[in-house]
Amino acid sequence: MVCKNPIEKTLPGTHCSSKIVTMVSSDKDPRQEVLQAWYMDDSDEDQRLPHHKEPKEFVSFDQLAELGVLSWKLDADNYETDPELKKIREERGYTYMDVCEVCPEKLPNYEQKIKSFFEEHLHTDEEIRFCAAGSGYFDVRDRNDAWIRVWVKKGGMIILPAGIYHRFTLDETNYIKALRFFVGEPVWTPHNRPNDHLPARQQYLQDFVEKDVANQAVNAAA
Ligand SMILES: CSCCC(=O)/C(O)=C/O
Ligand SMILES: [Fe+2]
Ligand code: NI
Repeated sequence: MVCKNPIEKTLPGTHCSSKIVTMVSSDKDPRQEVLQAWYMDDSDEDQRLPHHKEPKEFVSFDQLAELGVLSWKLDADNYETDPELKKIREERGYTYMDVCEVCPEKLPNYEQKIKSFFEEHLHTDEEIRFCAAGSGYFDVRDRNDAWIRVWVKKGGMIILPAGIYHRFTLDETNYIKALRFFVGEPVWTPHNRPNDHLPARQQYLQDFVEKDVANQAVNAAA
């Protein structure tokens, strides 16, 4: 835990020279402002509603990372010049970028696209999205096949690993402007579930599901 900002407090009933110094922890992850994740309820009400469980069950960034889901908070107002985004692109080899606005006026075949985004699917490559405006929900399956809803708002960047089952929906604001990145020529093809025979799915299971099961077995034996 990183503790910063020591705050001086004067003890009540003492002379002002008697002070205690309290270390106030300021380790709030900046991503919390633009990304939140929680387990979903089972209701088939409007997909654009939050669908929290009762009581709410939030999911941490570490839990997401264990599923291969990576995230950042970046500068949405200056993304063309943002050094952090530049670094991520260089390190991960994202040579392609375009803008995808999801709303009836901007997205051709809007109704059909909205429907297909919400079909459970996987891709054979990473799905990399940076929310430059608006917001939306990326739902991902955990290891037990439960849905985790990841709310991505302006400034939030998310990477879903190749082979993870997921889906996307707008939220109640009905608008997102997402930057899409890719290594080389983009392939957006969704492979709807079930598609477990695909090498990308097998690799995902090896990297993020089987490894975790193996680690748990080692920990249990220790
Ligand atoms: C906000 S980008 C549109 C959703 C999308 O591209 C996708 O692949 C969802 O899984
Ligand atoms: Fe997708
Ligand atoms: Ni997808």
